[in-house]
Amino acid sequence: MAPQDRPQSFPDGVISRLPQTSPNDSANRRLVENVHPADWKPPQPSGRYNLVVIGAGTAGLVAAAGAAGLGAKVALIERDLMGGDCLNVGCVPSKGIISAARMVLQQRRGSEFGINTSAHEAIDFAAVMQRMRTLRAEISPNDSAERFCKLGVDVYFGQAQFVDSQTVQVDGQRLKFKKAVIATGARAAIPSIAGLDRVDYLTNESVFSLTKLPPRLGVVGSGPIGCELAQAFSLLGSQVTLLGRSPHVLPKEDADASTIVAKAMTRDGVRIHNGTSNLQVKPGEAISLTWSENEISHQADVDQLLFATGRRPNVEHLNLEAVGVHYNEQGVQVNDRLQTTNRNIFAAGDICSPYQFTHAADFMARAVIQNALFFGRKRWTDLIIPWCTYTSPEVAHVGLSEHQAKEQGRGIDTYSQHFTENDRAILAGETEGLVKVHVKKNTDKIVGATIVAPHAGEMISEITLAMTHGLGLGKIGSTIHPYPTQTEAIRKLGDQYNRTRLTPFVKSLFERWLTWSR
Ligand SMILES: Cc1cc2nc3c(=O)[nH]c(=O)nc-3n(C[C@H](O)[C@H](O)[C@H](O)COP(=O)(O)OP(=O)(O)OC[C@H]3O[C@@H](n4cnc5c(N)ncnc54)[C@H](O)[C@@H]3O)c2cc1C
Ligand SMILES: NC(=O)c1ccc[n+]([C@@H]2O[C@H](COP(=O)([O-])OP(=O)(O)OC[C@H]3O[C@@H](n4cnc5c(N)ncnc54)[C@H](O)[C@@H]3O)[C@@H](O)[C@H]2O)c1
Repeated sequence: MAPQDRPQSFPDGVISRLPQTSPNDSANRRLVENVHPADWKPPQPSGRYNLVVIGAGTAGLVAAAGAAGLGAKVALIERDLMGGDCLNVGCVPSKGIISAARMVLQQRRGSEFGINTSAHEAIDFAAVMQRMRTLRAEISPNDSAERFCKLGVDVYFGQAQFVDSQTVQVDGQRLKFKKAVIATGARAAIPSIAGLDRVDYLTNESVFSLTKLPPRLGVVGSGPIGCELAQAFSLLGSQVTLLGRSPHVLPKEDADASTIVAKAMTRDGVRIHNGTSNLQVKPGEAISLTWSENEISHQADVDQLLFATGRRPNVEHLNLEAVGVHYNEQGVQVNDRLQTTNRNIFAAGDICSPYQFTHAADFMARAVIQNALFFGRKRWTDLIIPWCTYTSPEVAHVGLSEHQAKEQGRGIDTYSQHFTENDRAILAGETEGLVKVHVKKNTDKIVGATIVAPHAGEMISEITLAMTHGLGLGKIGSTIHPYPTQTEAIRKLGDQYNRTRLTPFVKSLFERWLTWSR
């Protein structure tokens, strides 16, 4: 059921119609009590709000909490579950499952370290999912209606719709606003595929409700969702077939980085097919997939099929036409200050961003608070936004990639090191991976970096900090890092840069000085 078609209230005994709240266990009931309490009494709107926020995912929550904290009168409207994709059907449940999958990986490699364990037989998929649901419920008070109420935010549940440029309607109530924020996020985009209307398939909204491991899982799409979940399910025991359209997995990353990840995924059992086209599905006892690859026809039977083929913005039923807010397939159009084509209405997060990440939604929302309420001039395009895909190894990136630099004709010097040269990585058996940093040609100004490593997501922040605050690679080289750590690899790139400054002329000066002072 498309989100906009879902019922807004639930009959007795049903905690929610949302697929992500199945199964009806104590963890999911706790989650729903926090993020969509059945007995919620909405406030009676009185007077005009400084800010009405539509959508209580990361962008909406940050905008509402931040504005209320600064003294604004704020309303927050959510039609499904507060916390949005990240808490309910995105980052949180996926990383919960990935953590379990990494345990399997560690156990499988035990004998390399002289520790013999058996991995496969011991996997209890139902328990893995229950752990994830319990942890998700544990995290959910942060995003709860009660917490936001305590922060001074008026929380409403229901489908929000603009009436005019000063009014939003929700569940029969009309809220007046000075400024509004559209933070309605995105949902899974499903390509049109022959036979799909006759097959039950999974998306990120339903996959985290599984309680039984699909023996054979087909995953369509080899972006971050496809790769993270394909590898995790494979490690948990599914036979996974991954069908990607691009020539390599994680097409937004440089080919050398994604090649390392593809090799690890293959090692972990994922059958990767790149450059696929003409996918067709046929229902039956199993779901039959056929596709073309290098002009050859292929076939595989799977028990469940997961679509991870990108996102579609939630622009429907908001009545955006009535308020002159322009949108297209990519979402709501905004200027550099996150203002839509209606000057009183702003947008933040996945609904308007090419960077669909929780931390990007967070920082866009912070910019909106300044720009909408305090005449701020914060440009969201100035944000330096890193990201990390949580495969094993992880791939983290910030700024320009090599192929972007080439496309944009920007001269760069690249410094790189493989983890085969890093003592800590060697000792931990984690040598698959690399770190590369790009600097503006003939300078140490960092313009981008990619790290492939088990904890690349933790490591990239050193580079993001340097880029955000204008610290050059030379400065990283002169910063003491503890030995042995994997971040030392970044420091060594600083050394590499500093050595380039030792030109033959400078070296000859040093030699003359040393000879003279002997
Ligand atoms: C499987 C998966 C894994 C991910 N993993 C990561 C990760 O590890 N790290 C990371 O940074 N990002 C990750 N992401 C991306 C991240 O979840 C999103 O970028 C983030 O949730 C965007 O936040 P948002 O507030 O813009 O939108 P959302 O979280 O989508 O929130 C929008 C909210 O608006 C509500 N809404 C929509 N229309 C209306 C309406 N008309 N009225 C009222 N309410 C409405 C929706 O119900 C929803 O709750 C992942 C995404 C997925 C799907
Ligand atoms: N770790 C993270 O930060 C993280 C994790 C998961 C998701 N996300 C966010 O969620 C967004 C959505 O993730 P995603 O992986 O769905 O999107 P994506 O757009 O990054 O990747 C989708 C992939 O599916 C492919 N595809 C589309 N139609 C296809 C078809 N018919 N057959 C085969 N392949 C097809 C596309 O070519 C593309 O490579 C990401 O852009 C990312 O911003 C982030």
